[in-house]
Amino acid sequence: MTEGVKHIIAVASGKGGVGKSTVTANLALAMAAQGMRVGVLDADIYGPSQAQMFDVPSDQKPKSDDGQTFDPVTAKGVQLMSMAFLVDQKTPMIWRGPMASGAFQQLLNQSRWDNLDYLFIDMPPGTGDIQLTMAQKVEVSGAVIVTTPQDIALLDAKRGIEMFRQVKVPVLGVVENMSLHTCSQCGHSEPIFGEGGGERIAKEYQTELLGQLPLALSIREQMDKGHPSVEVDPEGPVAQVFAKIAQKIRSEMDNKEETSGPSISFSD
Ligand SMILES: Nc1ncnc2c1ncn2[C@@H]1O[C@H](COP(=O)(O)OP(=O)(O)OP(=O)(O)O)[C@@H](O)[C@H]1O
Repeated sequence: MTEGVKHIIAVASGKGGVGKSTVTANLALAMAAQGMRVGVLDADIYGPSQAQMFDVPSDQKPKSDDGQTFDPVTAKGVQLMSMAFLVDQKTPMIWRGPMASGAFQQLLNQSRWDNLDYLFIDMPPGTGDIQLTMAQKVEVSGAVIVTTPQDIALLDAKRGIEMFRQVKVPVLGVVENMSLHTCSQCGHSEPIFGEGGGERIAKEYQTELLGQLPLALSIREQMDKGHPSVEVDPEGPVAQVFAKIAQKIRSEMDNKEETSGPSISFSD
């Protein structure tokens, strides 16, 4: 097990741009608001965005006293490590598989996580070799799959679920993002990307629809400014969805702890 961390939760999506990083940041803050000690590891090598979402100044980097380990950056009460801390933001990241998983392991294991209940990993989008290796390298307690409701995203989300099953990581459920759009002018709501997709996929794979989030201008605007919705409006409808998802994950992990009992493990 990664030192200093109780539960590792991977947040993944089969397809890019569905809001995986947005969900990770808000979920982490919702979990922290429930009194949990929370960390975020931004492993999205193609577009690490957590530092921006947590409003970390670009010159702030994790400190290392011994040249071997790093102290994560603390922002909004959350311990944060990111691939972006290792490389220049403007450098295009062309990673080969072994390089990416090496850097990922280094970030995970050489970080001095301070007594975390939950560490959320913002995974790179997709289900290729890099994602598979990452999922295998870490003792992930559960995975959350983020999808939008349209067919193409759902197809990719299915691949995501199958990937985690292949490496024996329990899929905790699906978060359907950008479900319904409510016009900020007239208040009319419509399902731009279709309806019922998250529900269908959850049923098909005997997992849970953890929550549905609207497609809302405010979510995008708040995020771009480095202030996720859960921080800006902690009692609002979006924050409530995240609070429920956090609750569900916690009770799932509590159950797991109760049923697993004492175990003996051997390692070399
Ligand atoms: N529910 C939402 N309503 C409106 N905008 C959203 C919503 N969710 C995410 N966005 C916006 O969509 C864009 C993509 O979101 P985000 O970066 O979280 O996606 P991602 O799946 O992590 O993408 P990537 O593939 O780059 O990792 C961002 O500008 C974000 O603010």
